[in-house]
Amino acid sequence: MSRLLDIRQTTQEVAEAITAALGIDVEIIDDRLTIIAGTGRYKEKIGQKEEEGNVQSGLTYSQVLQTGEPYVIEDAQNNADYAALEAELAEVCCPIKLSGRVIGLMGLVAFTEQQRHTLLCNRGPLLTFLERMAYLLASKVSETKIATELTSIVETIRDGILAVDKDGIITSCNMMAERLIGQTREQLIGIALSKIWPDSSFHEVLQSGVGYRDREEIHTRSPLRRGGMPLHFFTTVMPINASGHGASSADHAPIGTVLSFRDSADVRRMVYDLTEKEESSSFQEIIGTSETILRVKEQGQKIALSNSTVLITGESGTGKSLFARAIHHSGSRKKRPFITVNCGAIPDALLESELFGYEPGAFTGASKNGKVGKFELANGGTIFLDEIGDLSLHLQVKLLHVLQYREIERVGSTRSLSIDVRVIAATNRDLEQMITDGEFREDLFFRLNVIPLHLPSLKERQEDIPLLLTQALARHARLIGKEISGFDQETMELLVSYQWPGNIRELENVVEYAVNLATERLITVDSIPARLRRTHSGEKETRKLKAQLDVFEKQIIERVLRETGYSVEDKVKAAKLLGISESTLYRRIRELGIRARP
Ligand SMILES: Nc1ncnc2c1ncn2[C@@H]1O[C@H](COP(=O)(O)OP(=O)(O)OP(=O)(O)O)[C@@H](O)[C@H]1O
Repeated sequence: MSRLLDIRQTTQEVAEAITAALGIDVEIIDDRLTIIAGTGRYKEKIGQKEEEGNVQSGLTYSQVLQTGEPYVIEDAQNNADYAALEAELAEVCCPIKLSGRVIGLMGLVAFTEQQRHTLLCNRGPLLTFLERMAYLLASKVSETKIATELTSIVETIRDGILAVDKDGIITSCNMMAERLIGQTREQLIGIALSKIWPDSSFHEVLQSGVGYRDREEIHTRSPLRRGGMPLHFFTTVMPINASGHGASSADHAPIGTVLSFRDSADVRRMVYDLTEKEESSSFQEIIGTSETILRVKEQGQKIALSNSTVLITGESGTGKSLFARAIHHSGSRKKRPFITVNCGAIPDALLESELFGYEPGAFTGASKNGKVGKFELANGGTIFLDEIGDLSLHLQVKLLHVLQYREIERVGSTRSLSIDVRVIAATNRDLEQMITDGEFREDLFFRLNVIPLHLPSLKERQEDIPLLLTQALARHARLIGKEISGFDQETMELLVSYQWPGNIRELENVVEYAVNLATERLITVDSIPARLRRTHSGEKETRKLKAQLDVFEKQIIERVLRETGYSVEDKVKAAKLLGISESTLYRRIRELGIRARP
């Protein structure tokens, strides 16, 4: 779009001012030869292309647009280079330039001898006058362009922006401010900011001239709270000084302030996206086709649909974290944060502030900006409290409060913040035994155990081991870039019969180890950690000894039966001689395949 068109109104005013001063018709034309403004006989041609009205003049104007040089036609009717319209006697044309580029021109045309006289007698001062007018128009275009660009920047910014004058009255705002505050521009402009944000410190900046950045402001007293929830923003306030610079000046009080603010939930989401994001996971990734694991997966899928607290129990490495993530990512909160806190890995003294956050300067060494806790970060989503059995009794009380009242209190604060967080806790410890031993609060246990989910150990679902082994092998072989097709029979038997005290985590580690060591396409026992091989050969030895004892036992029973005979009474005697009960004798005869008759 032509730039002169943006300031059509001003252009017309300038044309009319020139005509009023000189009594000569004026046309103002943009760089596409469209008449933007005009007086006298040009007024009705506004909006038309110059070529349509005056081909010759159009061509001449085109030259001015190209060269940027003004020209004067003294005798239009007798100028060979200028085919004037019948009535044109003289013309002065001056370019309008912005940053060295011609964006249009002004043409003054004399149709009477008197007008021609005015044009030609004042040629010098007239051209200077026209150049000034052209400069004015160009400045206006430039201003309008900057203002339009600034407005669109301010409107597209993701922060709310408010400008406030020295009396604390809102003078302008952007679209985001309307959205975050929940009021329209018309409602906001003209009111005192302290009316809607009584808890803000912006007035300090008006007095001191010193701004502040990213300060957390919670407007508990704001009349615009939504559903009783305080407005919660991270706000930057900068002074506006008369010089137009934002920096403070000791000599002059600010003439106003600019506030930019962001919703705390957006800040939390951004921090989460940048730092905390966990890999997502779904129930499809949970491997296993045994009835046991299929039942637990089905249970997990149902749990995902609710918002209730879940307590996942199971031995170490059975997939408690995996299930917690799958529950979160299959539920309605999947687009919101999933925050994990390992209660066993953080010293008790730090865990409280990690979970609940702290106020600025709450304790020695605390950051002066305070800190947002994991519960706040998880707001709207899920918090996964792993190793919950390791939580100290002191923090158990605090967690119980959160679960009961759905609100948290930062360390060093007396203010409660409402939160909407789904809690999933997990432990491999026996919480009921811990309750008996006075190590875990019974009331907290009941609050956590709303939906219990127990994960089976690997030895309870031995039939899943081959599948887990094969999938882990494929993954690690791909990662390392080795071509390994499987396990040889002996190794597979060894791995399936192993007890896996560390469950799937141990299984994955063993496979990773084996893939690293393997030199053949099939994994052999040589690539299996020595402790597994030892356990296996120990089991083999045990089996050998048992077999020898069976042979020996069979020989003794057969000898005694040959001596006593095979009738019912004889077997009573034989049991007595052998020092075992009659039922044991009958069972061993059956198990060892001993002849029961002569
Ligand atoms: N059913 C499964 N299918 C595939 N991988 C699994 C399965 N269960 C667990 N895993 C994998 O085993 C490893 C251990 O799982 P996870 O950390 O979830 O166990 P955990 O019970 O939380 O352990 P801990 O009690 O020690 O914290 C992870 O790498 C996980 O991806």
